[in-house]
Amino acid sequence: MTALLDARGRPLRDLRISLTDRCNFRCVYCMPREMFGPDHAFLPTEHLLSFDEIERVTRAAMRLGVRKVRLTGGEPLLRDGVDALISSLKSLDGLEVAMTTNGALLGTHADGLARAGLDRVTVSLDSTDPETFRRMSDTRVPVKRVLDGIESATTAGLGPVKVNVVVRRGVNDASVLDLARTFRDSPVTVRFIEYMDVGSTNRWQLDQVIGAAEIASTIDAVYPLEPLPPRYDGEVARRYRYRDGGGEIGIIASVTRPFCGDCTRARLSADGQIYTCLFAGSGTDLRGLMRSGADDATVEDTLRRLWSVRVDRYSELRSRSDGPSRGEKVEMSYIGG
Ligand SMILES: Nc1nc2c(ncn2[C@@H]2O[C@H](COP(=O)(O)OP(=O)(O)OP(=O)(O)O)[C@@H](O)[C@H]2O)c(=O)[nH]1
Ligand SMILES: C[S@@+](CC[C@H](N)C(=O)[O-])C[C@H]1O[C@@H](n2cnc3c(N)ncnc32)[C@H](O)[C@@H]1O
Ligand code: SF4
Ligand code: SF4
Repeated sequence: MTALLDARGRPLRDLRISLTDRCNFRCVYCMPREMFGPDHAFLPTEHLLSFDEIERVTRAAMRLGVRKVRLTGGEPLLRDGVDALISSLKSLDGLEVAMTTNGALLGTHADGLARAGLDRVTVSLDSTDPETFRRMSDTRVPVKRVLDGIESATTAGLGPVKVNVVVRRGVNDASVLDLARTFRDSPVTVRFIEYMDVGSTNRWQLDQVIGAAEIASTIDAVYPLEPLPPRYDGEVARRYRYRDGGGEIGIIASVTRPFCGDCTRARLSADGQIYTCLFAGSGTDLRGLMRSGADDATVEDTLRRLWSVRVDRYSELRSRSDGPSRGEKVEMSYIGG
C-alpha cells in the first residue's frame, strides 16, 4: 500500500478522538466559565459518536496509515464506558491507544484503564500550588487529587506518564520551576506548552505567551539541561535531559517554533466531525455520513479525499501579516487538544 500523503507531503499517522465536549474543570484558557456556564448548550447524548461509530472511523483511518489514537475531550473520563471503547480499539492490530486527561478521576479509573489495555496516559496539570492550580483550572477539585491520580496511573502501569503544563505569563510563571522540581528524579516527564490561541473564547494575547527559549533557560539556570534528539518523526515536544541524570522534560513550542511541517494529526470531534487542523473553522461530517447508511469503503474514501487535499499550517502562518484571519475557530474542548 502506498502511503497516503496530504498536499504538503505529510502522512496521516495520528487520530485524536474527543469523547465528550463536557468537562469537570473550567480552565481559563480552554473553557472560561463566562462562556461555558450553566446556560451553555453541550452536545446531547444522541449527537455523540457511538463507540461503534468511533471504531469504524478508526479502522478506516488505520487503513490510511493511522497507528496511534489519543482519547481526549473535554474530559474523556466523563464518558461512560470508556474502558469498553479502549478494549475494542486495542483489538485492532498494532494500534497504540493513549489518553489525555485532567487527572481528577484517574484515582478511581487507573486500574480499569490499564486492564482495558490503555497504553499510556498524559495528565494536564498547570501548577502544584493549590491557589495557582485553582486559578488556572477554575475547579474545586484539589490539586492533591490530580497528583494522586498521576501516582495511581504510574502504579497501574500507564506510564511513562507525561504531565502537560500550559504556561501563561503572569499566572503560573513560577510553576515552571516548581513542576520541574516536583517531577525530577521520577519516571514522570513534564512537558511545558506555550499558551495557544485556540478557539474563539480565551481572549489570547501574544504577550501572555512564555516562549520555549525562556522556559528552557529558566530551568537550565537551576538544573542544567542538554537537548535530546526526537524519539520519532513529527514529535511535537522538543526533548531535554538534566545533565545530572535527573530525567527529562519536553517543551511544546507551537507558537514560537511551529511544527506544522511534519504534522500527521487528524482530529475527530465528539459529534463526529473530522478536522485536519487544530485551528480549523469547520470539519467534515462523518457522523451524518455513517448515519445515512454509508459503508466502510465510503468512510475511508471520504477520509482519503480530505487528507489528500490538506494544506493546513495555521501555526506557521499565525505571525505573518498575510497569515490566516482570526475568524471563528473550533473550541479545543470540542475537538480535543
Ligand atoms: N498547534 C498544535 N499544537 C498541538 C498539536 N498537537 C499537540 N499540540 C499541543 O501539544 C500538547 C501536547 O500534545 P500531546 O498529545 O500530549 O502530545 P504528543 O506529543 O502528541 O503525545 P505523545 O504521544 O506522548 O508524544 C497538546 O495539548 C496541544 O496543546 C498540533 O497538531 N498543533
Ligand atoms: C483540551 S484538553 C482535553 C483533555 C483533558 N481535559 C485535559 O485537560 O487533559 C487537552 C490539552 O489541551 C491543552 N490546552 C487547552 N487549551 C490550551 C491552550 N489555549 N494552549 C495550549 N494548550 C491548551 C490542555 O492543557 C490539555 O493538556
Ligand atoms: S484543558 Fe481539559 S480540563 Fe481544562 S477545561 Fe479544557 S478540557 Fe477541561
Ligand atoms: S497548527 Fe494545524 S497544521 Fe500546524 S501543527 Fe497544529 S494542527 Fe498541525
